[in-house]
Amino acid sequence: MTGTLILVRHGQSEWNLKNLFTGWRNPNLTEQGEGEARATGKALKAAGIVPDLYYTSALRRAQHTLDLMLEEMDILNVTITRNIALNERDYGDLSGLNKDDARARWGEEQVHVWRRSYDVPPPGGESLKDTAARTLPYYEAEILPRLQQGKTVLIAAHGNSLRALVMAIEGLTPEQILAREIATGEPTVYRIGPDGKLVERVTL
Ligand SMILES: O=C(O)[C@@H](CO)OP(=O)(O)O
Repeated sequence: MTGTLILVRHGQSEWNLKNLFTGWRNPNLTEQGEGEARATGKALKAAGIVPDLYYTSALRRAQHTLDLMLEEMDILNVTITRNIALNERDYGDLSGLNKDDARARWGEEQVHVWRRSYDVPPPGGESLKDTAARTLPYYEAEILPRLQQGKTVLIAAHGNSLRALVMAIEGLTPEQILAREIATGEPTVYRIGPDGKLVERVTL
């Protein structure tokens, strides 16, 4: 029996729209972002997916995304596990800065390195490697055993915490994962075998 894992990036946030580094800050979803979350909920419902377990981060935009999805899926009686391990990469001193202003100040290349290198952290913040170092142990301890038992698990989280998971699940190199952009509201669905390994990626 295979387990099913659904990864969803939160819908567009106010700071995605304003092009600001967000990290652990707490902007709300935009109207578009709420629509994306609802559309994802509808798509899961249409695909007949009813998760057994629900996980999200300790940040508002991911929690709100999950709430809106549940509303569309007509799922009312659930326990939601919220954990800081699933939070976005902490952007440190860049948090709240406009990405174009940062490029003007530090140069295109340096900002790209902070955003999309594997192990160079932005000042005061986390690299993707640092993010993976908290996200993966949590996944392996709390979520993977449930998938191995054949459960269906929904995770609503963030661009970079999901990158860390996708990298491990698909066995990608740092170069490959950094080239992968996960769109807001986009679901990624995997079947995971009893041995914890990826069986297939499913398109809804
Ligand atoms: O600002 C952020 O927290 C993230 C996700 O929106 O940005 P980036 O894509 O630059 O890693």
